[in-house]
Parts: sequence; structure tokens; C-alpha cells
Amino acid sequence: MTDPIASTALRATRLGRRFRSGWALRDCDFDLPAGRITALVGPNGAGKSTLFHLATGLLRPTTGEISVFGADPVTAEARDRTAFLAQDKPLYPRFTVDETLRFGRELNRDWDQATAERIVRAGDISLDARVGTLSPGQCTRVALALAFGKRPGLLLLDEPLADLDPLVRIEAMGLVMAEVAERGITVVLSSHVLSELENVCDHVLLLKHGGVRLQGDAQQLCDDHLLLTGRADGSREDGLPPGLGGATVVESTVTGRQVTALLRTDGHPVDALADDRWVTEIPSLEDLLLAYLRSAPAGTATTEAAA
Ligand SMILES: Nc1ncnc2c1ncn2[C@@H]1O[C@H](COP(=O)(O)OP(=O)(O)OP(=O)(O)O)[C@@H](O)[C@H]1O
Repeated sequence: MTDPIASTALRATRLGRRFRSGWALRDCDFDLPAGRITALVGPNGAGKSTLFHLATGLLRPTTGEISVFGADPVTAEARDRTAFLAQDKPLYPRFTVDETLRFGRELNRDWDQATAERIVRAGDISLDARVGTLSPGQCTRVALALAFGKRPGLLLLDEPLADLDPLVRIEAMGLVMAEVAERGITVVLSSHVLSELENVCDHVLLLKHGGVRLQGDAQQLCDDHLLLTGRADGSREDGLPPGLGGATVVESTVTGRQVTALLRTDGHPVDALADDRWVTEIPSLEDLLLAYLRSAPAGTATTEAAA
């Protein structure tokens, strides 16, 4: 039998963090599987950065616990295995690239100089260049070289590509994915660009108002839902037909006479949708995440002005 602790990279139990302004995270329970790429999604202020800071030991929980491969994030064991990259990459502009990598080598016992140099050289960046003279895309590459040079088991990426133009962004994402695939690194990636997550992530953690709203295997979550369109039924306010059985309405929008809805069915057939008035399909990951991000608390419908 697999050891559930060994196969879990990041685990939170009743995790909460309060600031003066209130709770940033509250009562969060989740397990992020090792060797997978998790999309960490949530609206502004949902608590994503707070979660990264708790996972790296930069912040301590107010309540509950968080562990990295079973260890407290402030321990050397956890720190050695974790690399963290945020949008504001903490590089010293006066250092050369070579000095920056030397800094990484001195701070990390298990440093992989060959990988770090390869990542830098692949971007045509001279080791003698001063960091302050590099473009944002080149700085990202150097920051990624530092992160991968650490040989991390867990790579935490807090919107590290947000300031890059689309082409550089695609290139940087390609670099991350190639390195991750080669080494079986666990990744938690936060991004507001949902279309980008679809191709790279196979697990999902969606936060809203400081709580876990959705989590699980990305494909399974899509399979557990139905995207539905059809002519609004007059018998319910949300335009959906009566008799949806055990299905939960995540979001429904009535536009004119048309209703679009996302239902959680957990794979069970819904008889009320069997007739040809309704078109149903498995949602894409982007459709699924958007519906949960937009949705009011369970069961509330939104009605848009008639077109
Ligand atoms: N150091 C801090 N001091 C006080 N409040 C904070 C601090 N850090 C975060 N918060 C508050 O905690 C809440 C969650 O913030 P957090 O930055 O974790 O959200 P986020 O999901 O990363 O948002 P974004 O997508 O905008 O980056 C917000 O209300 C924020 O104002």
C-alpha cells in the first residue's frame, strides 16, 4: 500500500492565517499529490500568496498545520526540498549572473551547477552580464536557474510569469515544464491566466474568500460536471428543468430565453436533461474554473439582462 504521507507533497489541516485586517485563510484542508502539477486558482485576495508563504515558512499559521513532504516548512528538511518563485524575483541587480549562481551554490548543500548554467546559457545570457541589465524575461530565466539548481522536490510558483510578454511567457512555461517532467518535481502554480493552466496542470486547488472551494484531479473534476445549454424552463427561477436529482447547480445564467449552467453530477446521469432540448457536454478545465470563480454560494442563480 502507498504511504499517503510520502505521496502527498503539501498537506493542510484546518489551516488558518489571520492578519489585522481579518482571516486570509480559514479552516483549509487539502492534500496536494506528489509528482503532479497543481493549479492554485482564486480571485484577488483569495489567500493564494498567503498559502505560499505558509508553505515556505515565511509565515506561521494562526490555526491548524501545513506540512511539506510530512515536515514543518520551517525545518531544514522542508526548506532544502522547496523552491519558491514569485513575481518579484529577489535578484541583486549589481551581481553578475555568475555571482548570482555562486550565491545559490553557497546557500544550497545539494546545488546542481550544471543545470543552473544550462538554463542560463539556453537563454543566450552571458554569465558575466549584470542582473540589473537583463530584460524581465532574462531575469525570470536566471530566477528559474536558481530554483532548479536547488534540486527541489516541490516548486512553488506564485504568478512568476505575470510581467512577461506572451511569447516570453510561453518560452518560460516551456522551460519549467521540460525541467519538471525530467525530474518528477511537484509543482504548485498560481496564475490568473486560466487558459494557460489547462495544458499544464493535472490537479486543482481553488480558493475563494480564504477557503477551499474546489480540489482534486483536474480530469476527474471535469468528468464530475456537466456544462448545459438550452431554452430556459419557466418552472424554476434559474431556468433549469425540475427533477435534477442529486445534481448541484454550481452556476446558472439566463440570457434572454437561453440558460447556460454548470452542474456537478459526480458522473450520475440526470434524467431531466435526457431530452433533446438540452445540450450537455463535459466542461473544459477553463469553463469549470471560471464557473466556480464566478459562482455565488451554492444554489444561487444569476440572471443577465435579456439580449
Ligand atoms: N502581510 C499582510 N498583512 C495584512 N494583510 C495581508 C497580508 N498579506 C495578505 N493580507 C491580506 O490577506 C488576504 C489574502 O491576500 P493574498 O495576497 O494571500 O491573496 P492572493 O489570492 O494572493 O491575491 P492576488 O491574486 O491579488 O495576488 C487579503 O485580504 C490581503 O489583504
